[in-house]
Amino acid sequence: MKVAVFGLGFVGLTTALGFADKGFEVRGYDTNTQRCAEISRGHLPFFEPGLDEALARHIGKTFLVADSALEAVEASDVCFVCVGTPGLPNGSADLTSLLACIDSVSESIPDQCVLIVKSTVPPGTVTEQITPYVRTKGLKNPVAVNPEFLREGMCWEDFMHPDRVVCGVSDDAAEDVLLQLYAPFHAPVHLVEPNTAEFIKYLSNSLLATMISYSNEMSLLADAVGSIDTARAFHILHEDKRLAGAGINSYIYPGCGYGGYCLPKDTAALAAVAQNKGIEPRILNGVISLNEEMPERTAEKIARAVNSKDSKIGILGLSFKPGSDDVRDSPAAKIISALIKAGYDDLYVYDPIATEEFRRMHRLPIYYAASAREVCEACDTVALVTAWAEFGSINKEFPETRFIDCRYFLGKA
Ligand SMILES: NC(=O)C1=CN([C@@H]2O[C@H](COP(=O)(O)OP(=O)(O)OC[C@H]3O[C@@H](n4cnc5c(N)ncnc54)[C@H](O)[C@@H]3O)[C@@H](O)[C@H]2O)C=CC1
Ligand SMILES: O=C(O)[C@H]1O[C@H](OP(=O)(O)OP(=O)(O)OC[C@H]2O[C@@H](n3ccc(=O)[nH]c3=O)[C@H](O)[C@@H]2O)[C@H](O)[C@@H](O)[C@@H]1O
Repeated sequence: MKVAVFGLGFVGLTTALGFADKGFEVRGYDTNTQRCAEISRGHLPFFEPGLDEALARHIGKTFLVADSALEAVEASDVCFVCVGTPGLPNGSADLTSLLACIDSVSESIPDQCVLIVKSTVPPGTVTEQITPYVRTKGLKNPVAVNPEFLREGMCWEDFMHPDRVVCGVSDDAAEDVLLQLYAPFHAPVHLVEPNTAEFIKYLSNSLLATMISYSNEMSLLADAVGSIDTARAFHILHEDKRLAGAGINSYIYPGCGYGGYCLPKDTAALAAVAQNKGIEPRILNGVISLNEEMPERTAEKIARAVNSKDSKIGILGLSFKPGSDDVRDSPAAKIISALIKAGYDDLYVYDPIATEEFRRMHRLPIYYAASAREVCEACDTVALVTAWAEFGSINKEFPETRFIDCRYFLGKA
């Protein structure tokens, strides 16, 4: 089976290499020509463990980067669309890239090729918008939706070992193709209506966001009461036998707000769907507004701990989470901006891998240190904003430094 993949970001490149690894012939295409050139040279455009080796194994063999949409899709049996679906100002998902992608294949897609939306799209999108759009182009191709559940930093591992595969299908052709594609992964494949598939994706991300906001609200409450060891309280909560050992526990834990490319935009998009359907999304609205407040609250907590506005403040961690160099919607950027706005502008920052990406995306007047040690040597107060394991015992190395543990993860000094 010949597979075309449109959009070679975290999801698209992983999907392309994952199917190549299972022996399918894959062609990828991205409108970002620089990204295509980099990938063709065997260079991964972002940090993602395991994906670099997969690229080295398959590039120029079972995986080729096409020079055009036409070259990618011609002769393909299935075409995955993995382009971005960012949030619009009203929270709804922006489908511009997705529709542009369909435009780009409409002249050349083979009649039998199954078009599969892997981008995250709100419930109702494929049935009410994508399929009708495809039909207005005069195309009769089957359309399906196959949401992706991988996490950044774990893209390869999550894609190659899925705990479940969800396929929203409304015809036999799409069903057959998806079953063949996923057979080598030996995971449960759920064939459901497209709306259900889309809904499952949002159930997942909105639940993660809800657990994080719940935990953050509890941490604010604990701070207000005082004399509460918040980290210890949550760890003891996790010992409840209904939670003990569950991976999900790490989301039932406070920090400085969820970030990244997906949780913020997906919660907002789901709330927008509810609003459009006349359902007041009371819980989601609370989850979102608390999350929007967290960076400001965190900056206030840091500011309260320092002596004066002239103090040098250290910030450890810039990526939205450890194990990733993605800085999209990273709480660090918002915390730093809030500190600068409040007049605390002597900031030393460090991240193990995200510094260059952060510098490129956020033009902030801050000093980029070469190590966590340099930050701790220069600053009296250091805030831990991203829970990189290497920061876990830094307080023991610098007993004189005041650490603000915004992720509740430092070992006791
Ligand atoms: N990043 C993640 O961890 C996950 C993302 N998703 C969803 O997958 C989708 C993609 O996300 P990412 O891979 O993170 O985005 P990304 O921003 O890393 O990659 C998207 C790529 O699509 C390309 N593109 C845009 N328009 C195009 C077009 N017309 N034709 C071909 N390429 C085009 C862009 O140049 C970019 O390289 C989104 O809907 C996201 O919500 C789902 C699960 C996990
Ligand atoms: O749709 C998506 O894009 C993806 O969104 C998240 O994946 P990702 O954004 O890579 O990152 P997570 O590891 O879930 O982190 C999201 C936020 O939760 C926070 N988080 C993460 C993990 C954790 O244990 N605890 C925790 O608070 C992170 O700091 C971050 O702000 C979901 O976990 C994936 O299942 C989903 O496919």
